[in-house]
Amino acid sequence: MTKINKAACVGGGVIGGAWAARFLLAGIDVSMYDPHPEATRIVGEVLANAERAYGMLTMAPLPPRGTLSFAKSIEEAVQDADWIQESVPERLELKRGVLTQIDAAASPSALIGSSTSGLMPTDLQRDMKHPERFFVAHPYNPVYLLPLVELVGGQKTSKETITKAKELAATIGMEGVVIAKEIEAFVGDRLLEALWREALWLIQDDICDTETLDNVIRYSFGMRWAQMGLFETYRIAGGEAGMRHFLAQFGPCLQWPWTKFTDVVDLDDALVDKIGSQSDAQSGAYGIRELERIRDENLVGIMQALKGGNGGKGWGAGKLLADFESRLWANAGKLPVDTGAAKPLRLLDVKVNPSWADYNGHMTEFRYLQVFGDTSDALLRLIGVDDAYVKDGHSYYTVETHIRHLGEAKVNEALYSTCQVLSVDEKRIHVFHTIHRAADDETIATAEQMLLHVDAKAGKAAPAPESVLSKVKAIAEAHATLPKPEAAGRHVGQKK
Ligand SMILES: NC(=O)C1=CN([C@@H]2O[C@H](COP(=O)(O)OP(=O)(O)OC[C@H]3O[C@@H](n4cnc5c(N)ncnc54)[C@H](O)[C@@H]3O)[C@@H](O)[C@H]2O)C=CC1
Ligand SMILES: C[N+](C)(C)CC(=O)CC(=O)[O-]
Repeated sequence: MTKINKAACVGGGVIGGAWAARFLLAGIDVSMYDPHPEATRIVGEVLANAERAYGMLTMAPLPPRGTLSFAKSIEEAVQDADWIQESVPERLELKRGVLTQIDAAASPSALIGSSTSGLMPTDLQRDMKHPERFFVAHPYNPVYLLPLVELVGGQKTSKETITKAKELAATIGMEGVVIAKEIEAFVGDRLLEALWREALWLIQDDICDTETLDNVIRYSFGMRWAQMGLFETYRIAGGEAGMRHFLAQFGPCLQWPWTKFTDVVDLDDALVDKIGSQSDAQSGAYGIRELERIRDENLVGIMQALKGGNGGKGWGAGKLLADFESRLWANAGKLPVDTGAAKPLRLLDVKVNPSWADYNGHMTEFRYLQVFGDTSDALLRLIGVDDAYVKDGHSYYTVETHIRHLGEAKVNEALYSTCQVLSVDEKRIHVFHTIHRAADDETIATAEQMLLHVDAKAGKAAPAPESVLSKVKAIAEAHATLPKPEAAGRHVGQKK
């Protein structure tokens, strides 16, 4: 099994719903079982937010969305599933019961993961007949965006199961980090628990309120952690002498009373009320789904920024995003466009990402060029200039662009772009692109571009091979019957 063909989600709350969204958006059919009377609505809302987030996250071609079905029982849900993800409430006896049912009904080759945040896999797999295929697959909220899944085997888990889980996680854009030994709460929640305990004390002792505490995190080390974690960050904090100096300088502080987290705060009614009220004052103006959307926009922005990190090679979660996109491009089927039709080719569908807006509140100008550039890339892939072609040392470079801005593109608006091939010769392709607003087909912008075929190694123009030329010439011939766009050949300042 090199990919997941069908997934089953048992439990469809915050985590199960978001697992389902990740599978579905990776093109995998999902069968869901959750006895909650409103499971369909809840999962539907999570999926809607996930689709919105993916619309902003990537322009790589996502596969057609998988089909979501709701089963009437665990047995029905897990039929034929090759990855089954349990995400029921965090209670050992409940999870054991559910896992026993899954175990009895699942296909022998299915992998069975649990989303547990802290229960030991050995305890969870105790009553299973085939415990070797069971493991903890601990994700982070929102599962559809955050790419980490901690993979933890119990005493009876086979090595092959963990290896397979890691391989399959990569196919849905996740990094499966294998935890060497099982402990309660694994690695991530150990760290979060320490911070959480300390935070509760700081509120209990009136050192700060919830908003101040969150500001301390998000304006400082939260941003550092998102891109370098703890050790790499502290290595830099040690100056030129690095980690050893950092340890020498700040090691002694560990003996000072800088922490209270070994004591457990008493979450009595007064403290719950205090935290609840402060949290309402801080965030109560937003609904949960609204907060989710804000969180998702921010995460998407961070991941996209990290994709450009390390001189464009990608860094951390941004590198994973770049790898995931490479897979999507590699697996992309041919665009469903009729290249022989006498009409401009519809090559790209996008949504205006909130981070694309300028101070006027609409899509900023360089994003138009990005959309036009991506439209040209889509044309190139259509004629065989794909990843392999470029790696082989040849490509088309854009040598001239003229953009006209004719309408506003507002945040979250759906757009699509079309391409009319004006002319072709052995080295050049002359194109006329148009961005339309999807809601009413209104023209938002046009771009005329000249693309030049190059021998990238030699660094100079070179004739394209017949395999490419024949395809683009066929498009150009079909487009020759179209009227030449009125704006083709215009220059800046020219009267209409
Ligand atoms: N919420 C979070 O931030 C995270 C939670 N987790 C873990 O994910 C698991 C689920 O947590 P949440 O989604 O937050 O809880 P939740 O309460 O949002 O969802 C649990 C769902 O399980 C359903 N359920 C209850 N009994 C069931 C049964 N017998 N069969 C099928 N479904 C059943 C409920 O109706 C509910 O929809 C827990 O193990 C939790 O520790 C993991 C990472 C993060
Ligand atoms: C609060 N929590 C322990 C359920 C959190 C997690 O398990 C991971 C996360 O998303 O923070």
